[in-house]
This record gives sequence, C-alpha cells and structure tokens, in this order.
Amino acid sequence: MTRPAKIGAAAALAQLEGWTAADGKDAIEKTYKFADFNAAFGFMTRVAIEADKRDHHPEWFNVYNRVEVTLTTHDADGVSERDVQLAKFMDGIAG
Ligand SMILES: C[C@H](O)[C@H](O)[C@H]1CNC2=NC(N)=NC(=O)C2=N1
Repeated sequence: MTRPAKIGAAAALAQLEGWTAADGKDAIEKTYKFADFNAAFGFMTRVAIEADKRDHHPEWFNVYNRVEVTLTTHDADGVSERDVQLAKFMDGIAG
C-alpha cells in the first residue's frame, strides 16, 4: 500500500457532516448515539470488520449507547483520504 497523503482535518471536514476537528492533533471526531448498547456494539462490530479489511482502524470509546470516534492516519501524521472514506462508511451504517 502506498503511503497516504495528509490532507488535514479542515479538508476532511469539508466533505463530511457532523464531524469536528480534534484538539491538539490533526484528527477528526464524532460521537454517535444509538438506541442501546446492542445497537452501539452492532455498529462497532460492522465498522471493525470493514476497518480491518482496509487496514485502517478507528480510535474509539464506548459507554452503553454512545460511541466516540477519532480518526487520523499515523503514516500521514494527520488526516488522510482514508479517514474520510472510513468516516463516510461509518455515517452510512449509523442509521
Ligand atoms: C501497522 C499497521 O498496518 C498500521 O499501523 C496501520 C493500521 N491501521 C491504521 N489505522 C489508522 N487509523 N491509521 C493508520 O495510520 C493505520 N495504520
């Protein structure tokens, strides 16, 4: 796989809805809320399988029905198009 280019949080946010820039590092964040833990963990499971296929993984934190996600690309030292694509996948299945 080729090394991804850094596009930066601002360029990523221009292509997304409901995401914000992280404090202190070049990353994008979103908090998803689901009906209950089952729905939240179902979302995480679907994302986990897709993320592993892409070899591009989220930083995330879950309590009950809430999933806080941070996306960045270590190889790019910031946000890349891979983060935009994973964010769009997450938004597409979050319902
Ligand atoms: C060694 C491993 O393939 C790399 O660390 C991959 C894995 N998953 C990754 N996920 C994310 N979000 N960013 C990366 O730079 C990244 N790099």
